[in-house]
Order: sequence, then structure tokens, then C-alpha cells
Amino acid sequence: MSTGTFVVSQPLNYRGGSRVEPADFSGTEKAFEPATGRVIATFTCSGEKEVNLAVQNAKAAFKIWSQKSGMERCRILLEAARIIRERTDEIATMETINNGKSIFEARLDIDTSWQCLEYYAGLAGSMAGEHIQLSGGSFGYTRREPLGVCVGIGAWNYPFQIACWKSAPALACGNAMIFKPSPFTPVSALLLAEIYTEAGVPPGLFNVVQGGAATGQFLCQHRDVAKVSFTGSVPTGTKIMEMSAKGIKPVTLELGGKSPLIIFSDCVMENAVKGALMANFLTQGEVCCNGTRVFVQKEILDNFTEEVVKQTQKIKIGDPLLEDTRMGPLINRSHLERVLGFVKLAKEQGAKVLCGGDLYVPEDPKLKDGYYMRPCVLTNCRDDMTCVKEEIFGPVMSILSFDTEAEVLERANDTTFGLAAGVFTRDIQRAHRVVAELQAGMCFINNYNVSPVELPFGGYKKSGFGRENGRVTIEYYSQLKTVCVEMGDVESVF
Ligand SMILES: NC(=O)c1ccc[n+]([C@@H]2O[C@H](COP(=O)([O-])OP(=O)(O)OC[C@H]3O[C@@H](n4cnc5c(N)ncnc54)[C@H](O)[C@@H]3O)[C@@H](O)[C@H]2O)c1
Ligand SMILES: O=CCc1c[nH]cn1
Repeated sequence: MSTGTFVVSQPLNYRGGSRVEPADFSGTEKAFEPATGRVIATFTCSGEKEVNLAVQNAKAAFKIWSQKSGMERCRILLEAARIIRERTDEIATMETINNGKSIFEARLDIDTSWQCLEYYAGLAGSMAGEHIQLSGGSFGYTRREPLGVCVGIGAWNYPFQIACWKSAPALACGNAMIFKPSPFTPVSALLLAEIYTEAGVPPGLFNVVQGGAATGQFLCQHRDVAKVSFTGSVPTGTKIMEMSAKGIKPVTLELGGKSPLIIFSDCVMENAVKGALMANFLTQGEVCCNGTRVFVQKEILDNFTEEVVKQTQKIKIGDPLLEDTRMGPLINRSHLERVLGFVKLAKEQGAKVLCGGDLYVPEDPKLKDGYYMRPCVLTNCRDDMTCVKEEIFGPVMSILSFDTEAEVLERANDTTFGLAAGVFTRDIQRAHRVVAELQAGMCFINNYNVSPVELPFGGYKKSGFGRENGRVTIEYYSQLKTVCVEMGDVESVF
């Protein structure tokens, strides 16, 4: 498959084990290929009737799936992981076409996707409760039980990976899931649905409905939905929480961030520079946990900045399906304009653009209508500037200087977000002391934006709550039943 050729020809909803056209609709959406600006799909958004049908199918599948042993679920999830791994190139290509990220990165996303299924397959067989001895031979025990029909709502930056990070723990715990991708990236979740079916899940266990806010609301408000796991912005997360509160539904909220990356003067400079690029320019900077506030200790500010700019200017921008491309187009025209608007405002507020921050037009004529920009490094930044306070969600790094550890900690924590943070230093005591003080759910020492599935991921403060990945996520997709067993006679107080 090459850039500029793909069009969607099949239905984009998945229900009861196959692709279907929705039973009703609440508007239409277009999905684009960001590399060329071409429309690759025009699809109808699911209405209330389609959402009801998806829930009915999921409920029927839940009855079968929740009765299976952990080992039975494990085998099916392992088979799904195997198929994803075998089809990595095909899925990554689809992701690149619809999202714009480089094929090199998309393959890494697919790796962390099948690894996630493998990880929760492994846990499925070992899920168990406790046995607690009570007096007189009586005892109690706990059972870890699934919740029922769970809803996953995804953002557009990691479409396939987000669907896996939500569905793998949900299914491992015995739940069914209805997943709604972002309308910007409707395509790859269907591949996951087909793979689960091929691997042997009951029809209806994993369904896909398409649409935007209206479809999302039908899902969140449905009385038979037991849980909502959401990845997206803080304003939408607030609405999801409000809707879920009305139904007393548990929610997982994976929201935005404005994370600090702290570079001390005793760092290994080469690693710190690489870390800063990893923290800012993966997926065109459209990454929730990006360390976009780069605090650099004064002594090394000039050297560090010079090297970061040099490396940033070397990033190869262009056709995301080419093997040597490392930065593709942003998700769509309006987002590109929004990101460029942040750069313009930064300049007006006194920041200095050291590189990039402008449109990029690749030489290949078929890419001329794509949404490309050059990655940007800003200096002369102050903590009160918009580029330092707000999530830009694009390839824009803001460099700030600092003197002392106490000062940088206070400034790093001075934000309503709390998703991630990073520190580069050779001083191991300082590294641990600093991360202990950072108000962030995901902290990196001497690296940034690596995401092993074994580690829990999620935010503090307005970046959300609940976790994805890691053993703890089992708790967010299950509920605990306590059984109290009397071995003697009832001693009534009456
Ligand atoms: N913490 C994380 O793990 C994580 C990961 C990826 C992205 N994000 C965040 O996501 C944001 C970018 O993604 P986005 O632009 O797709 O976010 P968004 O909030 O606009 O949309 C996210 C999803 O919510 C749906 N939605 C919108 N309004 C809704 C409503 N009223 N009810 C139900 N669903 C609704 C959208 O259709 C989409 O599927 C950034 O802020 C980024 O930081 C967070
Ligand atoms: O965008 C934020 C990090 C992430 C990647 N996949 C899911 N969340």
C-alpha cells in the first residue's frame, strides 16, 4: 500500500461478530489521510438504536465469556496477540495512513498493542480472591468478578493501541466491550474486532460503534453499560465523568497533560538531548504525556539548547509510509492551524523560535495538501506564557532555565495537569528525591516516553484517574464480592 491510494470500502461498525452498517445514524463524518489531505472514508455516526443493538450483543456475549475460566480466556487472548503480531505491518500501515505517524513509530505502537494482550492473557489465568479465616471455623472469601458491558472511548493519536490498552484488561477480566474510536481515526479498531473474532471470542464480545460526541453520550448514558474508560481531553473527560456520575458508573479518565522534563547539569548530555526529543516529537508531538516544559539547569542551558536544535533540524519529515521518515503530518488542517497559532502567540509573548514552527511542504506533489509542519524549539520562555501553560499537542518544545532543585520542583508542579514528568541526572539520590516530589502519575528517570505494558500508566490532578497497563488495571475492570460463611449456629441479638 502506498500513500494516496487507500479508501475504505467496508462498513466501519462491528457488531455481533461482523462488520455492519449502523441501524440508525446521528450525522455523518469524513476521515482523512493526513499525509495527502484526501478523504478515505465517509461514514454515518451511530444513533441510539445502533448503540442499543451493540449493548444487547455485548450483553449476550458477556453471559458466555464471563462463565469461561481464566485459562480459557487466556488462550483466546494469546491467539489474538499472535495474530496482531503476525499482521503488524498491515495494521501499522493502516494506522499510518489514517493518523499520519511514521510507519516506523506505528510498528512500535502495534508491538505495545500485542504485548498488552499477551500481558493480560497471562494475568487472566491467575486472577483470584482471598480466603480469610474467622472465629469458630467460619470463614470468608472474596471473588474477583467482571463488571459487565464496558465502554471504551478513544482519542485519535494512538487509535489501535488505545483500543488494545482498554479491551485487553477488560476482556481478561471477563467483560464485554463496546469501543468508540475518534471520528478522525475510525479504521484500525475494526481490524482489532476482526482479530478478536478470528481468535475465538464469542460474537458481540468486542463491538465498534462510530461517531462523535452524540454517539459517545448514548454509550455513557446507557443503563446497561457498567463502566466507561475514556482517553481524551480534560473538557470531554469532565462531561464523561458527569454522565457516569448520574448512573454511578466507575470511570477511568486518561486525559491531557503539560508535563515537565527536568535536565540537571550533571546529566549525560547525549541522553538528555535524546530524551528531550523523545519527550516532544513522537507522533508529531501529539502525545498526552509529552514533556513539553523542558527545564534546563543554567550551567548547561546553551550547550543543551544548541544540541537539541541541531538534532531537531535533522528529523526527517515527509511521507509517513517511507521507511526513513521520522515525522509525518499532523492529524488535520484545523489542528495544524491551532498548533501554528500557539507558535505565533508564543512569539508575540516574547518567546524566541530557534527552529521550525512553520508549515512544511514536501517536494512530492502528492503530499502538497498534507498537514505538515517543522518541529519547533522555543527559548526565552517564561512560566506564564500560553505555550508553557497549555497543552499544544503538536511538535513544540518550550525550553526554560532554572537554578536550584527546590525552585524547579515548585515550577514543575505549578500546573493543574499531572500526567507525566521526567528527570535527567547522574545523581541517583537526587533523581529519586525529585520524582518523589513531582505531582505526576508517570515519572521517568533518565529516559522519556517509553511505555512497557507491565507499568501502570495514568494521571494525577486534572490529567485523570484510574490506570491503564500493569497489574493494577485488573482492579479497574473488575469488582470484588465478599462471601461470609457461617460454620456454626446463628447467634441472634433478638
Ligand atoms: N492520558 C492519556 O492516556 C491520553 C492518551 C491520548 C490522548 N490523550 C488526550 O486526548 C486529547 C486529544 O484527543 P482528542 O482530541 O480525540 O480528545 P477529545 O476529548 O476531543 O475526544 C476524545 C474522544 O471523546 C469523544 N467525545 C467527544 N465529546 C464527547 C462527549 N460529550 N461524550 C462522549 N464522548 C465524547 C470523541 O469523539 C473521541 O472519541 C489530548 O488532550 C490528549 O492529551 C490522553
Ligand atoms: O498519548 C498518550 C500516551 C498513550 C499512548 N497510548 C495510549 N496513551
